[in-house]
Amino acid sequence: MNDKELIEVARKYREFSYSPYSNFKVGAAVLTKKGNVYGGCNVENSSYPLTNCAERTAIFKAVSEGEREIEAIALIADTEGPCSPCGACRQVMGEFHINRIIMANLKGDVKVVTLEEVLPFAFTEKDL
Ligand SMILES: O=c1ccn([C@H]2C[C@H](O)[C@@H](CO)O2)c(=O)[nH]1
Ligand SMILES: [Zn+2]
Repeated sequence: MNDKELIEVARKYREFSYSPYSNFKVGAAVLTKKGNVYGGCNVENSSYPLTNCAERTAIFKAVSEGEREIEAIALIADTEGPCSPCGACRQVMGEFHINRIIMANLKGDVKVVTLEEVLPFAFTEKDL
């Protein structure tokens, strides 16, 4: 699956967004090294900090299906520029060594970055 197709999966999952508090819908999709794809959306809660971002939903879906090796993650939202992942999601991406992050918006802007670029000096298992 190429980047454009992965973005389209993320776009589809964005529609499942449960975001009655922020009204900010986000979709994500991960591509595993086995070639499987898992989509996710943000899931909010009346206790706001319990909210799970779209990226972590997609990553946790993959991992809970036995996947460990993730090739890439795409995320999409209705943002001015390509949607950037939050710090918590960057840390979780680091845990599973996801190096290719495909940021997109509804208008079709796309920016591909590495984890190293968005999370320099990461705290990892090597620090323990
Ligand atoms: O990269 C991001 C940024 C924000 N959100 C969600 C969290 C919350 O539900 C809403 C507003 O922050 O968007 C994501 O899912 N991913
Ligand atoms: Zn996040």
